[in-house]
Amino acid sequence: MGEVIYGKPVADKITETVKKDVEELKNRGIVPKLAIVRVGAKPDDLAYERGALKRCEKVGIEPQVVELPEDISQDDFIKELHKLNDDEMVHGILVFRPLPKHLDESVIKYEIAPEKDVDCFSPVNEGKLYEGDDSGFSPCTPVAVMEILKHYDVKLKGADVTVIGASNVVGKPVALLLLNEAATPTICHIDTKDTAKASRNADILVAACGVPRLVKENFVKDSAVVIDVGINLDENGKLCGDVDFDNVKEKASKITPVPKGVGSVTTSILARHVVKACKMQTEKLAEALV
Ligand SMILES: Nc1nc(=O)c2c([nH]1)NC[C@@H]1CN(c3ccc(C(=O)N[C@@H](CCC(=O)O)C(=O)O)cc3)C=[N+]21
Repeated sequence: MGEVIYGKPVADKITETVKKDVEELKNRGIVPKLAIVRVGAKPDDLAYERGALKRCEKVGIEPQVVELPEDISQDDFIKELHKLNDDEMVHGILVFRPLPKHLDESVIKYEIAPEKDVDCFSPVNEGKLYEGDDSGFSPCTPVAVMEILKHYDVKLKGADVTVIGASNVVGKPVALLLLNEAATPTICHIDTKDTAKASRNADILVAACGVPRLVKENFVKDSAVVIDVGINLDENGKLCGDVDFDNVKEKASKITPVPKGVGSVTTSILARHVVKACKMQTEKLAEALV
């Protein structure tokens, strides 16, 4: 049986550092604040929100949930975003994605202030990620995957990594981050001819496709490391991943569970990004006053 690798020790370590940073900011009279923008009430958004609110409380970040109606118009959505951009008390903005179909992400993403964009929605931050420029914000979930691999000493240099899923929030950015660490990523998506075959080649398998328990034992090479990014509800309304955990756990050398895996680390990265945004904005303000 493979080792179950939990997110908690990784999240705890990051949380500790972030908490100290928040205390320092508060000593200077600055309270870091995160605005969470949710349209409707999708279960995976709500799971993230619950986790994020708990994490904010642990580290001392002030959260503000902006809940918008499912049928909000694009213009009104953009107005809400601009309000948060202009609010000096707000340092970080997280917009849950994907947005409902009638809201055009390819237009809206230009409207978030890049310096508050803690989850890499803005093309400015996408570009910085592409270039490996760490002055921006990479998306929290892919960074969480990297932190888990680092914490559990998984060798990345030269490793064959298969990523199942090509979304802008997870699949594509995690492949870029892996490439920056000299791994050899392969990205599978809906039109990939044989995802099981590509997956069987992988030393590290990252599942981020949003299909409950898609990854079975025949997707996994002996002793591979399996990272499950999926957050789905199964037919019984229970939280489950993209990996069929019970089916795969014997074959993998290391495997993350859902819940208690990647998700818990994601929220700690989010908190770290809010502090980074807060520091950048307050330093900029201080410079302007000199
Ligand atoms: N722009 C954007 N970026 C995302 O990264 C993103 C998103 N939108 N939309 C929703 C999905 C879902 N997601 C989760 C992250 C953490 C937990 C999390 O903290 N999970 C806890 C359990 C939380 C609970 O159920 O109470 C755990 O796995 O242990 C869950 C879900 C990020 N997503």
